[in-house]
Amino acid sequence: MGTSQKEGLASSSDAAPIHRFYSRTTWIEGAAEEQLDLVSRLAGVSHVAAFPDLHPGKYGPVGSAILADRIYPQLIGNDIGCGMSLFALDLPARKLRLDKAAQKIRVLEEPWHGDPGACLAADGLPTDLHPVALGTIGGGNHFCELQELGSLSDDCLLAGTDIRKGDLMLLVHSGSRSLGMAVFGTVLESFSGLDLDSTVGRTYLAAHNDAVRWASLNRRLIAERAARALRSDLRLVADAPHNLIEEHDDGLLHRKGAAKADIPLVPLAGSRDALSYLLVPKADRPEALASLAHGSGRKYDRRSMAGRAGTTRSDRDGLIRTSFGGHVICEDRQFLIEEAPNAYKDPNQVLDDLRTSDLAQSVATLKPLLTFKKAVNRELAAARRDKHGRLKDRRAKR
Ligand SMILES: Nc1nc2c(ncn2[C@@H]2O[C@H](COP(=O)(O)O)[C@@H](O)[C@H]2O)c(=O)[nH]1
Ligand SMILES: [Mn+2]
Repeated sequence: MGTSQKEGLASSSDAAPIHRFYSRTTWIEGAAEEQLDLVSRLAGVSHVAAFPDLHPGKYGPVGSAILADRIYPQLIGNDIGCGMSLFALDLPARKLRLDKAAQKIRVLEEPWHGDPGACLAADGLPTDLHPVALGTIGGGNHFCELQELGSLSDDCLLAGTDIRKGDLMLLVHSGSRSLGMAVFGTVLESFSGLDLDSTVGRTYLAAHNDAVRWASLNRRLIAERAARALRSDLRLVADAPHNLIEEHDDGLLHRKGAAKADIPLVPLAGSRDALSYLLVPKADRPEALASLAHGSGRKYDRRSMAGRAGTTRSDRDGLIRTSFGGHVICEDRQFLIEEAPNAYKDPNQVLDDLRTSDLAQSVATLKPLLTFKKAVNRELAAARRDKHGRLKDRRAKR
């Protein structure tokens, strides 16, 4: 947090209570704790909940839920509406040929050629709302992952659902792309928050709400594209956004990297080389602000990953395979390294903390089989190919 954000903070004694849902042994950076403290002293903040995936963010702690009587756009940031949507595929695992599926899912590298106006209208959004990026994943750690559902020791936990052990699933992590960025751009300097009753506050919240719905539609379109490529039908199991503001009776609930948990099922993402989990949230924990951890959380920031993964050729080659025998499709080497599994904390520790805090029960494991990350930047790839070709020619002439 910058100095402009620290202006007007309440003293520590007037700070809002912070509920931490993690143990002493959980990996939490000091910088994230400092951000939590600062957020708890922002004007109008009445309660903060922090989850075990907590880590420092650009403007505030990721892995937290904050109740306030003002709108703090910085706590949400650019990627308004980012979330995880889980879909069950109508495709028997025994029919899956992973190598073929890995080729087919590359359809996500292409722009989407559907009818954006019709899809936007069907979801109650303006037909011209940022059609250009619809159906595409984007960069960072956004992904579309084919997973196999595994049961935990107690099979009957799945009894109330229509998913079963062995089902193939798609977990899509994406947000509102450049739409969210544009919405955030209109209030970039509003560090002291926006009054809900002001024109700027209302205008931001309306645009934010559209971006949240756009992001959810985008995840569905991505999943539909992948399912069609795999020649399967699909059905939605859970749609859990984790970057958003909601108006509640007791205030404005800001979730930054905290999953909306007042829904029946919530995915907890691991990494491309770790299990993810499907959680049933407990309803009777008001201190958790109807929220849960959304993933493992970063252990190392992107910049510090350069020396931690992909340092040798064999290490780099290994980044596109997983210990589950899975494939990773990501043509961008930098992303492969920045998003290497060791950039993340251990999802089992996150799960343990959620269980110990009695916030959620895990009903299934989700084993990664095929992870599609950012598509190749075609111009960059062409430039690289040209350079490579020129180098080869030069060597041949020597
Ligand atoms: N199953 C996978 N999970 C992944 C992958 N890359 C990251 N992750 C997890 O997702 C969350 C997303 O965090 P966010 O703050 O950017 O929304 C992260 O904490 C990881 O646990 C992946 O390839 N597969
Ligand atoms: Mn996200």
